[in-house]
Amino acid sequence: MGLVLYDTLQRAKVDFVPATPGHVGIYACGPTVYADPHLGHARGPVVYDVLRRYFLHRGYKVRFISNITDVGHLTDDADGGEDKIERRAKLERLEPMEVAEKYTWSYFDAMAALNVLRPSIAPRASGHIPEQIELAERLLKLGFAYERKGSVYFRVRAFPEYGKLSGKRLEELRAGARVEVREEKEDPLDFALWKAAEPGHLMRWRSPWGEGYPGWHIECTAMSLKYLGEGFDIHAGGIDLQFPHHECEIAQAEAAGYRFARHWLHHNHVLLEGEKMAKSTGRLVLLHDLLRAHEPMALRFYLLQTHYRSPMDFTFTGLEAAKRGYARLLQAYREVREKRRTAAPGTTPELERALDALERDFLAAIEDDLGTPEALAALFAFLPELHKLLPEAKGDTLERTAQVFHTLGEGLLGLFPERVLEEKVSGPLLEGLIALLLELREEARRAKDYAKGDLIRERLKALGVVVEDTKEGPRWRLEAS
Ligand SMILES: Nc1ncnc2c1ncn2[C@@H]1O[C@H](COP(=O)(O)OP(=O)(O)OP(=O)(O)O)[C@@H](O)[C@H]1O
Ligand SMILES: [Zn+2]
Repeated sequence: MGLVLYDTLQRAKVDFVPATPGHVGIYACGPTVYADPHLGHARGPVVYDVLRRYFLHRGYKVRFISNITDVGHLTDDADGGEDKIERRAKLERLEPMEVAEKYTWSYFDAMAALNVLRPSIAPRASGHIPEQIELAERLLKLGFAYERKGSVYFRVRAFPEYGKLSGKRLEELRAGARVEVREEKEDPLDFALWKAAEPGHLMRWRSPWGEGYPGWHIECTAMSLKYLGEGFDIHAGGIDLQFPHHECEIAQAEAAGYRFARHWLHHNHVLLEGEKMAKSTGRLVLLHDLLRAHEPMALRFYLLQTHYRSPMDFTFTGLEAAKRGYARLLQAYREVREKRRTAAPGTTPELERALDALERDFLAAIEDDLGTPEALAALFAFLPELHKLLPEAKGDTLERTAQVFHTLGEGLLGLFPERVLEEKVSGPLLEGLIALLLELREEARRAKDYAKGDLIRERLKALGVVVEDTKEGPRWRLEAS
């Protein structure tokens, strides 16, 4: 069986067939970098990372593009309000590009902690102004756009297929559209490809229409076509982007005469108390706070426990349960790795059969529209069998078991990076252990067992921990090496 994906454009699950055999091109809309990322921002990247890992597992060459929006995204998500980056720059008294840089790295760091593979390219909108101008010029020449006072708008009426992705009808949209004061547009549905910069607007570039900045939608059309070419395989993003962002992307590309994305994937939202987690509303849990307090892989596991097309309500209770689930899997994997060192060579047929079933069920789940909850369920279903057979299991089968854990758990789900497999003793634990030894030493001295007290001090010294007795009690420091 091959991969089946739910394509928003076709409103059905479809067989995935790449445009070029052996290659896959994916474009996933990235964040607007004006604040630290929240948990919602991790969902798309983690899900599409599994998609990418699946293709890698199947031997495809994957080009994965995820943009950084550092210009053009206005506060009302349409053509009004302030630029989100610029508003933040004024608040923080920074250059707009300082804001973008700061939060781009905040985002990248969080993604690295979550074991998300780095995009092949993470193009910035501000680095692709000429490409966006060129596309706007082409649309003007073809009659799909018009200029008004230095701004360029897309003429939605000229593109009858507008609405085909989101299933919205033009007439309904028009009836509900807000007509702005000083409206420059021919039609309230028209959207900006380029905006004239008002006096005082910081982010501005020269264009054939005067100084200005690009609209939000045009960056993704320009950059996806530049790096993935016409008719690329998959375009992905959150469901909030279906309309207007992705609808506009399609209109811009196809009106300009380019074949655009062949498949559209949309992930549902992470919610907080029933509503979308979002920067603009402040209803959020920051990723960095979660990553500091919890094992990042447990957080990744938590995100993968819900199917990407279902909403996911974040709760701390849910996260705690996910931590326990993840710990069970990790512990089983560690035990297998430990046991295989000492096991006698040979195979254990019963365990081999359980592994066959696991691999089959796991891959079937992933291939059915990225069924990560079912894939995790297949791993859990394997555990009782594993625990039963582990004590007597033979080396060759254990070697395969470790390999299967690695391939499915890390290769495909990205849940077991080397870091979590090493049982290293780190800072807080070490300090706790030294404190415990010093307490035992004090106890020995109080019981006048000076020999034991000295022994503890000598042994610590041999390890490079110097203990000094002061009036306030014993203190320790590391010997300078
Ligand atoms: N709560 C969420 N759950 C899942 N995905 C989300 C969530 N919020 C944003 N995203 C996705 O993250 C990406 C970046 O979105 P963006 O930077 O516009 O974030 P945002 O928090 O929605 O911002 P704002 O609240 O200002 O609209 C998009 O693909 C968007 O769909
Ligand atoms: Zn986009």
